[in-house]
Amino acid sequence: MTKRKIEVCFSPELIHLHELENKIVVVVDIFRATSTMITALGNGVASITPVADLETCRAMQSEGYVIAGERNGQTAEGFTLGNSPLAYLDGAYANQKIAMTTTNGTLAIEKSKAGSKQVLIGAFVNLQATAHYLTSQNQNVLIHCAGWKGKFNLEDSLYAGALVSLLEENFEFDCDGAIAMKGLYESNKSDLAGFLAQASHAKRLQNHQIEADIDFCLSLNLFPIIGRLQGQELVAQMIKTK
Ligand SMILES: O=C(O)[C@H](CS(=O)(=O)O)OP(=O)(O)O
Repeated sequence: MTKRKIEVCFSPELIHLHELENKIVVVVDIFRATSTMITALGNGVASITPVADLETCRAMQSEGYVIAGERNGQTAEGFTLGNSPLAYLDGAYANQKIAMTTTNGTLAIEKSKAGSKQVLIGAFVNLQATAHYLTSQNQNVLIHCAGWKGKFNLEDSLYAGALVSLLEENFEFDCDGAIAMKGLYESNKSDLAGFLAQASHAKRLQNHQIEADIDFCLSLNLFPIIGRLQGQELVAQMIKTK
């Protein structure tokens, strides 16, 4: 297999600067949307339909979906679930179809669809499985960080660095963002939680008293699955890494 290319986009506001055609786009929103989605899929939900706005998502309840809605870190009024990965543990929503809208993550997914070969969601909780899958595919990769309301954030960018670090043997990167984040990740990987405690998003979530979510979202390799978009739904695919 020839060496493929990997690059990083730091915000949905910058995605128009990147070519999506024929690439696998990995959307990452560590706090918390993609961490929550992988946890839900890893705990047996049938599918997750990401939805950009609250009203569309709310209306899907009458079609049999469990609706998850979050804005500014809080569960949206009238929604069954917010954006916590912990809500899905122990198969609490196994075999159910979820419709989900969040502040940053679901928008980044929406913006990754046009023209791309495939859209995956990534998180630290399935880092190894995603790296393994991407290594097996003969495709260029774009890591799309959801950021925060259009701005750069530390946790998604650090995940990008972690993924680049795992893929560097088989991928080449002439992208300054990928080089920078690989370096930042490798300097801080021994204490990711300590490093990310200073992240603005972690501080915002601490104000909502959801420290347990932050710790969970920084756990490594809990689920041997990838999350991939199939039509309008995110579904799980098991990955054998050995
Ligand atoms: O629920 C979250 O963690 C965030 C909320 S906010 O960005 O801190 O307002 O949403 P997400 O879409 O997961 O970034």
